[in-house]
Amino acid sequence: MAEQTLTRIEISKEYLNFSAGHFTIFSATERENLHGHNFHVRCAVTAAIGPNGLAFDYVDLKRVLKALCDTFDERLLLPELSPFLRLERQEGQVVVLFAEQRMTFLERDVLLLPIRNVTIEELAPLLLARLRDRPELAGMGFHAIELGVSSGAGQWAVATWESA
Ligand SMILES: Nc1nc2c(c(=O)[nH]1)N=C([C@H](O)[C@H](O)COP(=O)(O)OP(=O)(O)OP(=O)(O)O)CN2
Repeated sequence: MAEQTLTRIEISKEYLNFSAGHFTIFSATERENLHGHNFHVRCAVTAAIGPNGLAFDYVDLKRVLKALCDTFDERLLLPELSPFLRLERQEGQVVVLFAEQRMTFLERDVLLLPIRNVTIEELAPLLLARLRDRPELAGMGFHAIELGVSSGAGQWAVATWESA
């Protein structure tokens, strides 16, 4: 098999962001107040450079990353797998029970996520898994993917995947 030259293409665009509400849960009784961030997403893909000097069209990757960001934008993000939170859907509303507190939101304003806490270290692997599930990127022969999520300048969590 001809020797492959690998490259690592990094995508870090200002428009790869989503504005979302959340609160970080620290224990069964301690959490932050509800607030929001402008979260940012960045991605790096390792792939082989083809015979015509192209690894893959990174425009396809940027489109998928933007679409993923858009699904989280302008929502209150709630963790479905938190050991300390109970979520109930009632007549078009989502009821959030934490310790002795009860919060109610309209379903249209919230996004329930299969994670344990709305932290950057939980959001990064979730977004990476959803990126890998996207059919637009199937068959692109990626060797590795790194996906970072930031809740503010200078603080990132990065999730990684490598092909077997
Ligand atoms: N390990 C983690 N710790 C914390 C997370 C997290 O995702 N993972 N998140 C938070 C909260 O989101 C908190 O609201 C972050 O606040 P802060 O760091 O102050 O965000 P800023 O962008 O305002 O940062 P500045 O340094 O103040 O500019 C807490 N912990």
